[in-house]
Amino acid sequence: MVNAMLHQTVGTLQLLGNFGTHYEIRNDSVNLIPRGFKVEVELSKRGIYSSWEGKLGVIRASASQTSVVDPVLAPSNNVTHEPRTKSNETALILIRHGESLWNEKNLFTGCVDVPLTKKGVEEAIEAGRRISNIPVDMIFTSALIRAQMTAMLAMTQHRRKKVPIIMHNESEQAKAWSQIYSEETIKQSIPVIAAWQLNERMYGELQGLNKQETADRFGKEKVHEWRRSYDIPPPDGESLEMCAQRAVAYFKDNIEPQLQSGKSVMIAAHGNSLRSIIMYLDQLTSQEVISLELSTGIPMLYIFKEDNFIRRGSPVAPTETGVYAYTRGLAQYRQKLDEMLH
Ligand SMILES: O=C(O)[C@@H](CO)OP(=O)(O)O
Repeated sequence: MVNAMLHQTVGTLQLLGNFGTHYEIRNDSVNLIPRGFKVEVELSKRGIYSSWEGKLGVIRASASQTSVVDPVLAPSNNVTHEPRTKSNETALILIRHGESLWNEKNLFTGCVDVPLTKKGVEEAIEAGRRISNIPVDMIFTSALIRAQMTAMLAMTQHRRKKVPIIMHNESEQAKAWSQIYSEETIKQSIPVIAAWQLNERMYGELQGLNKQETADRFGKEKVHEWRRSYDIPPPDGESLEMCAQRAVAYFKDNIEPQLQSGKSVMIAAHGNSLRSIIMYLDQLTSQEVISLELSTGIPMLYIFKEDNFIRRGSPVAPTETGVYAYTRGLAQYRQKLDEMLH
């Protein structure tokens, strides 16, 4: 069964992800995309495509240019008041999860799936206030509950009031059973993709151990080396370098294309998976990343423009204005939100 509408106009193929099975075109092949997103492909030659095969089929077309358009923001859409940033820049927000129950107990956590404390919940809500005027079209989280709680709690504060919805693409049945049957409802949703590649670095045999007791037992220097060196893994665990390999690869393959296609993205993840992504964004050396520390629940803002990441916020300042230097596009988005909501 083909669950997509296919329109042909001169030189353009348009696929509208419809009611649950959705497609993305990259290098001429069709992959899953979050529901509700429209994909347009400019064909390099008129009529070059020949077939549409059902399920996750392949369009045999030579695409000269592709773009993914949020239907709410598409020019053809009747919704004229939707705020948006200038089309040539998108926002990237990184949030380390709020305090977890094991942060509070000072235990090595890694990939153990521990929820937030009450303080962590409050930090996530506060983080949400700080980004409440910044566009979010898509959310990526790790597979761990502390990052997912943080993303969801933060979004309760967003002024645009779209509903974050976790995508369940793990099986055909999960996909089928989580379909939404209203285009309008889809437009008012934000897809949330949970990816294990964004998980905290796996801490091996240190997971569950108390950080202070481990330092007393193995020595402060050894434990510091395990925690903050770039390429020395803790016993049976991942070094930051190993964590970076999977987290940065995921970022490049799955998140950067979304930014390039005009979507603003929020990532809720962990101290070390985010340190490795920041190492890539800020082009830090393996020496420089060692001294990079991230606080829980502080959102960091980047602008993606002309294939560059420009850091717009310091992780330490306590207020929204202290944290972010707004671009003109962000200021306009904020103003439009004001107009829309008052
Ligand atoms: O325990 C962990 O998983 C991490 C993050 O809390 O600890 P560290 O500060 O050593 O990176």
